[in-house]
Amino acid sequence: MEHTTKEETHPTKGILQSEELYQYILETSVYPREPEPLKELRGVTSSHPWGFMGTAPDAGQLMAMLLKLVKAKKTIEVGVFTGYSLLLTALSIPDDGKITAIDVSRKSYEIGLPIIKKAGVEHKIDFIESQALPVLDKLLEDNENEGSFDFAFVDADKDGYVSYHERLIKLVKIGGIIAYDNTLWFGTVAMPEKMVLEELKPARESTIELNKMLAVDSRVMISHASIGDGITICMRVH
Ligand SMILES: C[S@@+](CC[C@H](N)C(=O)[O-])C[C@H]1O[C@@H](n2cnc3c(N)ncnc32)[C@H](O)[C@@H]1O
Repeated sequence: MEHTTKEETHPTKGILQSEELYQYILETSVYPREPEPLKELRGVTSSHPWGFMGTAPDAGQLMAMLLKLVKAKKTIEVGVFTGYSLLLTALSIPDDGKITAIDVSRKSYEIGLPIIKKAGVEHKIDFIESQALPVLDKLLEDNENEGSFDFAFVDADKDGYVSYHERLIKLVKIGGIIAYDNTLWFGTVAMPEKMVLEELKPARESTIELNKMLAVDSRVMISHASIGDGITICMRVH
């Protein structure tokens, strides 16, 4: 038998080998199952100048699965924008579930709000227009909130993630999930600094710092998933 090396017989690992493969995932597994209100919200967001900031629909599908797996009822969202991940969360939790959703600006949320209202899930959302850190600190002032949240999704200012983690680890219950978006930061975390666009450098530094910190944080189990722009899923273990 002809000898072949492992490299010759095994294709490179990793999901995103090509743009065509990504489109294949979206068209085969994601779009056909994407709820109508989310499709509509994605459509409205696509004409926004910052439309690329919306959570990727394939990452959203994973998030919806996680929300169901932990039977999430009480959640936190940091970084709402037009509300794709927020609406997805609202559609995934029970009717008496609650989302504390924080964003420094309400302007983009107003774009998605009519779709959220039409979907009949606005009553699950407590939108707070603020910097995230003081809100998380305020939540911690109430002892009842400690260890009471099932799920948190963080998709905001990258230089805030390390501080958010210290708060969220106390707010989320043992067995609960904290998911951080953009933990590959356009792939720049693995690029030599000199190749990185100037505008991406500050968040690249923060993301590298976060990734190193999470890698050694024994309070959580992690999975650094190469989906969307990278999502690090943390489960609090103690
Ligand atoms: C990438 S977008 C969020 C996208 C959203 N998850 C979605 O699915 O469309 C980031 C959002 O974080 C918000 N943001 C930035 N810094 C923040 C801060 N310090 N506190 C709260 N929100 C912040 C921005 O206003 C922006 O709407």
